[in-house]
Amino acid sequence: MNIPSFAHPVLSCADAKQYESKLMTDDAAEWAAMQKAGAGISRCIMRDYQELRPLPDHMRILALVGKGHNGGDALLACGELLAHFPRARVDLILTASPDDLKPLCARALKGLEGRVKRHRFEVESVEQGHDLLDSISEGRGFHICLDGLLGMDFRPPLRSPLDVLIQAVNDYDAIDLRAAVDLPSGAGDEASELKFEADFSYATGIAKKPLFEGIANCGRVRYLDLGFYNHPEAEALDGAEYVLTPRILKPLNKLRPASVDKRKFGHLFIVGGSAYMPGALLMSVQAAVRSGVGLVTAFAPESVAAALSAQVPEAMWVPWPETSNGTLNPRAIPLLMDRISMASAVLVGPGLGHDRNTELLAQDMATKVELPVVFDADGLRSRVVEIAQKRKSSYGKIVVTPHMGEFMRIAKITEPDYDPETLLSFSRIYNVITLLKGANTRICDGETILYNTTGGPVLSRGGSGDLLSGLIAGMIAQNNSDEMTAVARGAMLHGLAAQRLARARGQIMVNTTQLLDYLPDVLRSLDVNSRTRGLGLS
Ligand SMILES: NC(=O)C1=CN([C@@H]2O[C@H](COP(=O)(O)OP(=O)(O)OC[C@H]3O[C@@H](n4cnc5c(N)ncnc54)[C@H](O)[C@@H]3O)[C@@H](O)[C@H]2O)[C@H](O)CC1
Repeated sequence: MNIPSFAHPVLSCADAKQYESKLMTDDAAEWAAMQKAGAGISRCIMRDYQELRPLPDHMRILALVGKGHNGGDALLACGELLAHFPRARVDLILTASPDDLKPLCARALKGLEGRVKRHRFEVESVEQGHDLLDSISEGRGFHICLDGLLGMDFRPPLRSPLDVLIQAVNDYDAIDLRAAVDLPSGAGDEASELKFEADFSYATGIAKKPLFEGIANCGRVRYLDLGFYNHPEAEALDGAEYVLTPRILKPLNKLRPASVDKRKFGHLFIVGGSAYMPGALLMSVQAAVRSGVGLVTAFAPESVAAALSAQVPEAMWVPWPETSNGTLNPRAIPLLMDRISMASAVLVGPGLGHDRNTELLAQDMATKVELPVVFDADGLRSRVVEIAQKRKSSYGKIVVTPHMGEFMRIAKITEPDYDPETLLSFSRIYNVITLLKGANTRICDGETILYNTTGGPVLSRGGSGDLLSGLIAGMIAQNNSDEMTAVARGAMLHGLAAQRLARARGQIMVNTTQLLDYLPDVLRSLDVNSRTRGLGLS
C-alpha cells in the first residue's frame, strides 16, 4: 500500500489485531508500546480536560480495568497522571482478580502498588453500582473516568458484571470527562448495543474502523501515533480509509524564499453573501486572508460591499448587482469572468442565499470556471455536481463541502448515511472531492477517505463552516499541492485551531471568529524535526 506521509490506515479490529501480531513479536515490544500508549493517553487527557477548566491538583480519577492490554494501558496512563499530579487520587475498579490479569496488565498494576485504591465490582444492579461510585468518590464524583475494560478483541454479548458496570458509569452524572482506551468497551467489528459512552476515544497505534461509524458513536477520536506504521509490514496493508496526522501541515512551516512576491501564493476569488447574510461571506474572506494566499478578491452584494470592505481591507471587494431578494444577480457574472485570468481558485457559496438566481449563478460557475472551484453552503446544488460529472479532465477539480443535510440533498438520499462506500461512490460518480462535515470530517476523492479527527463541539456554532471553506479555498488557490491535500490541510488547520480556542476559552462563551486568532499558533507549534508521533503538535 502506498501510504501517504501524512495519513495512516484505518483498519478493522480483525486486521488491526493481525497487523499488531506482526509488530509485537515479544513481551518487550508489547510493553514498550503499552508505555507509549499510557504516556500518550495521559498527555491527551491533561490537554483535553482544559476545555472545561484547568485540571485540579487533587483530581479524582476512576479507572475501569479489565484483564487485558487495554486495562494495562489505562493503568500506565494513571501512573503518568500521578507523576504529573502527585496529589491526585486514583481508584481502580477491577473486574477480574489480580491473578487473572494478563502478565503485562499485572505488571502495570504492580507498578502502581501503594499509590492507588483497588475495588472489586461485585454488585448486581445499576443502583448498587451508583452506590459504589458514590462511596468510592465520597459523593464528590470524578474528574476523569478511564475505560480500560475491553478492547478490539471484544465480541458481543457484553457479559455480567461488565454490562452493569458500564450502564452504571454511563448513567452516573458526576464525571467530567469520560475517556476510552483505544475503543469504548462494547465497540468492535461487532458491537454490543450497550457501550461505554466516551467523550474521547484515544486510539492507540491504529485507528480502528468502529471509531468512525455513524456520527461520533465513540465520542471524539484522538489518534495516538505510536510509530506502528514505520514498519516494512505496513506496505502490505490495503484499504481506502485513512486518518490524517498533523504531518500534513509540515510543508507550510518553511521559510519563504526571499525573492517571492504575493503572486507566487495565488489569488482566490470568493463569490457569496446576500443582503441578509453578509456575515457568512465576511467570515470566509477573513479565513481566506489568513490561509497564506497572496490575494483575495471578494464579490459581494453591492448594498453591503463597502461595509464589508472596511472589515477586511486586505481583500479587494467588487460590488455585485443584486436581485430584489438581495441575492447576487446571475446576469452580472461577466464581472467575475472578465477577471478570471487573474485567479487561481474560486469559492462559491458562503451566505449566498437559496433562490432561483443563486442556483443559476452556482450552475454557471460550475460550467464556465476552468479553475478549481469550491462549492459551499447555498452553492451546493444537485445541478452543480451533475455538471461536475461531465467536467473536462483538464479543468480544476470541483470540491463540495456539505454537512450531512446538504449531502443528502446533492447525493439524492433520504436518510443520513455515513457508510464509507456511499461517500466513495458519490465522489467517484460525480468526479468531485467531497468534504463531508461533522465530527470526524471525511474528505474523499472517490478512491480514498481521509478522516480529520481534529476540532470538536466548539465548532457547533454559526460561521464555523464559513471559516472552513475560506481556509480550504485559500489552500487550494496557493497551488502548492493537489486539491485533496489542500482540502485536508485546511480541515486540519481549522480543527487544531478550534481545539486551541476551546482549551483557552472553553467551548461555550466564544465567538466563531476567535478561532482565527489560534491559527498562527497551530503552525508555529509544529516540531518540524520530529519524525514520529504526530510532530508533537496539538
Ligand atoms: N452570519 C451569517 O451570515 C450566517 C450564515 N449562515 C449560513 O449557513 C452557512 C454556513 O453554515 P455554518 O454555520 O458555517 O455551518 P456548517 O454546518 O456549514 O459548518 C459547521 C462546521 O463546524 C464543524 N462542527 C460542527 N459541529 C461539530 C462537532 N460536534 N464536532 C466537530 N466539528 C463540528 C463542522 O465539521 C463544520 O466544519 C453560511 O454560508 C450561511 O449560508 C449560518 O447560519 C451562520 C450565520
